[in-house]
Amino acid sequence: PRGRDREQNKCYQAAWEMEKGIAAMAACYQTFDPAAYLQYNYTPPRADLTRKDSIVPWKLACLHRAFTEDDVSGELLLDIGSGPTLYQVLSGCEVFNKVLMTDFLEVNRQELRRWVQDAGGCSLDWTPYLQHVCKLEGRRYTWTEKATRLRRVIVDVLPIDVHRPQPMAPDALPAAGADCLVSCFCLESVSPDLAAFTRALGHIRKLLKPDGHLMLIGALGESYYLGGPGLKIPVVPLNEAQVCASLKESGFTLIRLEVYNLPRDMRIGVDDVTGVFFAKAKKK
Ligand SMILES: Nc1ncnc2c1ncn2[C@@H]1O[C@@H](CSCCNC[C@@H]2Cc3ccc([N+](=O)[O-])cc3CN2)[C@@H](O)[C@H]1O
Repeated sequence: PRGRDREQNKCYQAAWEMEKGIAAMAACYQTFDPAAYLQYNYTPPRADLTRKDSIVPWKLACLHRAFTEDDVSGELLLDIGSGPTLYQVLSGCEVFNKVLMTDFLEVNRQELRRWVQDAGGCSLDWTPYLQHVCKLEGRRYTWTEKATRLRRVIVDVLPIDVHRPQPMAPDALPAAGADCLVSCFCLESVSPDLAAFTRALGHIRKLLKPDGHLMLIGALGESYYLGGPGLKIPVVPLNEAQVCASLKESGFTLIRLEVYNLPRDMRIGVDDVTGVFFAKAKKK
């Protein structure tokens, strides 16, 4: 019996450590500053749309290509951990006629709602992003037409917690799940360790219909980032092999992995990212 108690105790200890790590991450996010975060990552040099080797144009090109391939189709695109950003759905909004944005924090959901409701007071002007994606799409319509479409197709901005086996409210999605998932820079920066990252992938996989696609962007080699002035948020550092292994282990088939290595002048002290990955994967 003692052996069994020791086993149960070890299992309990592991569960307790996991919960503690997740709670610690949630505590870090209580003072997340959307405006500062946008300033750090979504203005030049990282978002210099005139520079081919800037990070944001690379991300927008990956998303444009992935969403315009003919294996991607359906009704509902779900963005996991949207944060206060919109760039990640600028291509997808032309393929799906419903987009659901989600985030853990009300401050981020409010930031997104302000843009959707065109109520003014947004922390960042997304015009250059809209114009850039219109160019990628062959200027079939003006950026204002794209903005109008995006405001129409974003049907809601909902709470999410990727550490819960059921990350969203039960009635948030159709029974079959979303037709496609997109998630950018979220999982690795909300997970205390690699196991939690992989588990979170398994949780969001359940929100996706069978054969649906996951477009996943994330940071490589990142151990922290600034979520606001002086707010260092820990990140689980990933390499390409770990990303591929976690996708496989959590029930995805990898279709393509692309990697961007940060040039020196993109390392501006807001994090210690060495690279960015883009993965297009399919629910097995
Ligand atoms: N439990 C949770 N479930 C879901 N979402 C959650 C949860 N907890 C927090 N969140 C939510 O997830 C968060 C998403 S923002 C996370 C920032 N990721 C790291 C940052 C991003 C970035 C951007 C651009 C570039 N670059 O090179 O161009 C590099 C980097 C690397 N640094 C935040 O919205 C939070 O509110």
